[in-house]
Amino acid sequence: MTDRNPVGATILGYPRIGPDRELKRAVESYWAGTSTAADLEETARTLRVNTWDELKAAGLDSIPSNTFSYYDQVLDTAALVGALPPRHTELGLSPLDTYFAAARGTQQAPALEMTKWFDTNYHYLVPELGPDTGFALAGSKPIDEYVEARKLGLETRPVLLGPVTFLLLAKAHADAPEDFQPLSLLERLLPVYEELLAALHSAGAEWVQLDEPAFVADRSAAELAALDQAYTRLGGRPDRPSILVASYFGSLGEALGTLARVPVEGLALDLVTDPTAGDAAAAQTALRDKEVVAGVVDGRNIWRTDVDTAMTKAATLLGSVGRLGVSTSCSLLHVPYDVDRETAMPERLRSWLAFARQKVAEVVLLGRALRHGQDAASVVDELARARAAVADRGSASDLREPRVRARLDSLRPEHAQRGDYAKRAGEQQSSLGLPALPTTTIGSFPQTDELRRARAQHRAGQLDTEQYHAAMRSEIERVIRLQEDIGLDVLVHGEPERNDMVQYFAEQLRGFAATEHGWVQSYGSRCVRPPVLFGDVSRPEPMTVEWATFAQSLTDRPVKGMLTGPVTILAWSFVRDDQPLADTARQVALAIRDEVHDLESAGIRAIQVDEPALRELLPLRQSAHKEYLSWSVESFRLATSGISDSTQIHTHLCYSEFGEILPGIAALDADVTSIEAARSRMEVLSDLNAAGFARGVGPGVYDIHSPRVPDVDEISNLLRTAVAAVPAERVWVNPDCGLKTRGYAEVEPALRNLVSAARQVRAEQR
Ligand SMILES: CN1c2c(nc(N)[nH]c2=O)NC[C@@H]1CNc1ccc(C(=O)N[C@@H](CCC(=O)N[C@@H](CCC(=O)N[C@@H](CCC(=O)O)C(=O)O)C(=O)O)C(=O)O)cc1
Ligand SMILES: N[C@@H](CCS)C(=O)O
Ligand SMILES: [Zn+2]
Repeated sequence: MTDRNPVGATILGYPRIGPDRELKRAVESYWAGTSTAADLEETARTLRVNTWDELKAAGLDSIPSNTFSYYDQVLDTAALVGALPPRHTELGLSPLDTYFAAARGTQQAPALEMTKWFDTNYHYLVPELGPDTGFALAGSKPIDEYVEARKLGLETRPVLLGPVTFLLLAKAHADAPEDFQPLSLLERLLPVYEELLAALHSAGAEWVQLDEPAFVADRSAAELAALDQAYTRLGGRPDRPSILVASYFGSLGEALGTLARVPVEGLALDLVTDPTAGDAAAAQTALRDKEVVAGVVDGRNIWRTDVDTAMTKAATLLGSVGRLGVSTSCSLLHVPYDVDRETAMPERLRSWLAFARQKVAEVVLLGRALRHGQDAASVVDELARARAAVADRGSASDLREPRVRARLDSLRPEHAQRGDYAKRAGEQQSSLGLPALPTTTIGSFPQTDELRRARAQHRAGQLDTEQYHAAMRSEIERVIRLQEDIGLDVLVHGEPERNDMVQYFAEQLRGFAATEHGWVQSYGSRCVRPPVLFGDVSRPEPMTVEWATFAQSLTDRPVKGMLTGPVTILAWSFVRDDQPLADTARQVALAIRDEVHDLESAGIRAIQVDEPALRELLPLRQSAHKEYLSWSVESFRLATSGISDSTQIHTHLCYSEFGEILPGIAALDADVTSIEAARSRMEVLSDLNAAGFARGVGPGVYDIHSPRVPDVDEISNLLRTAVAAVPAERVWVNPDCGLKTRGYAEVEPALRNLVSAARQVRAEQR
């Protein structure tokens, strides 16, 4: 196996949703039946071609392909290796519709489970495998996209999810024996990868990138042996492209030795997340005849790269590895397209930032500087500009607010503690007077086109603030009346005024800046615009009190105040990197604490502080868990303490496997925790019990990611499972998550069924 060109300056992946979310619009229009598959394919093709053109013009040495996806790259892989569940493949649909059925579910066939992609805010679909799963090459997407680019005169490097990470991300399907491990299918899967590599080779591909990010987390000896086995076998084939194994989101630890030894030609390392990763690689003698691609430009944050630090990190590998390439630390999927479009942002702040397009330019610059020297005419001016921007940010004095700092310094442990739970529970029951198995929702009701349009018109000045507020009040009233009619016990105002549960708060907090075009894919066609947390955080004035008190004024039933917690605000923002995350978390916590206090003073008796990202920020390595859980739990408690025992604090968690943070969830000390559970069949309840959790819990009884309406029996059966695991007086009844992505046609019957099921099971408890 000989490789023809070095990888050189490259990136591990690029955004695919389109600079103006063209893919989102095309996919949603196809789903709605207002455009054809051919229209969708044409939009997709244009997006791919535009991306390749841009990357070529930027001067990368190696351009990735197969980074496009209609929905998700893990789902693409499951489809490619013929591993979609029979419940989707047997629907008799076209390949594209079968793919979307697995992603979104149908009334007959629930979707695949969706969960967090490592510690990011991207979500992938979890393949379901069992001992009966057979693999076969069932498509040609990577080959087609490689050929598509080649016809345009571009040699690209197809990117594939590696076979071992694919299996490690999969779960056992419902009928698999309890001890079934998807990794046991490796021998069956490898021939499909061999066939794929051979097909790419005969299509002309020189390099292929196989992503194995699962190995930046702690892995067992058996898993490391599987990695060895996979790449010894794939690397041993003569009819294949050169293989670049890519790792990202951390350092490889023990897997580094394995990947250095196996017969592949290149290894991509993240030198941003763990700055010592370069030294570890330099010590591997087996890397002396491989290309190491140094990920020195942060692929997940938006600050301009410190070029001197980046060059120093890359230089640690010079002389120790066969050839040196330079890259982003991970795919640029996690950052927006282009900071130059952010013309409404203060110019000085903008000059400190780099989005995907600017990061590609940084990689090209660093590649040239490493190749030709820092004084070369082709780089000297650009390096100077990069250094000046980083120095300017470092010297900006207005990022620190003395009042915020003084308040943090005055904090004592008692500021993060509430009274005894039994006393709190008694006072809350007197205040709220709820039945057993109380019903509630997670906060948002459908964000209709009308609401979004009203917000867009308000932004554009076509609707003044009073008119916009009147529209929101009328929506709140409608949602309150609907909930009363359905018979829910604890109501919500429905969050119509929120563009997003983080951005909405960031727009009102000091220390944050919003973007206009900074969309990042969160899952499928759904996107978010993470705000930029650049300076000390404080809350100039109440953010939600007006809406919550208006909603409460309409009804005698309790209305929950609805806030986003400090950890989630951090997780879903681009956060300053000039101080420890724990310090930033405390600042955000104090701002939320002020809001909790104001909601309570305004007569709101239950306040939910959502922390869906608590699991997301958990470090991938166990050794860092304790410290993370300590500051994250403390920041939640800081935000939710200092209030009366009779005020009921709720929290909400979703999108995750909670196993490793169960003790942390118990330590939050929330009175009620609503938690995603429908797709994983309530298993979380026994896990919570085992972790010593003994507070109110609302295991989600239906999956809101699917348009499917659950029937009463389905929900009541889940509730029976719940009350078997947890005393009925602690069980709450709610969906898995907020309803903002759904339509009323599904939400209303689903909630009516939820209330009927709760009443049924409530009656059985007497
Ligand atoms: C709970 N989740 C969230 C995560 N991260 C967040 N930051 N926020 C979350 O809620 N991570 C985990 C999960 C992921 N889930 C979701 C669920 C839903 C969405 C979603 O629906 N996103 C919307 C965009 C939301 C938004 O910002 N809306 C704005 C702007 C709306 C808009 O596009 N306006 C149009 C004009 C409209 C018109 O003229 O009619 C425009 O600007 O062009 C708003 O409501 O004002 C999405 O559409 O993808 C994301 C993550
Ligand atoms: N309160 C939010 C939580 C989503 S995780 C909502 O209901 O959309
Ligand atoms: Zn949620």
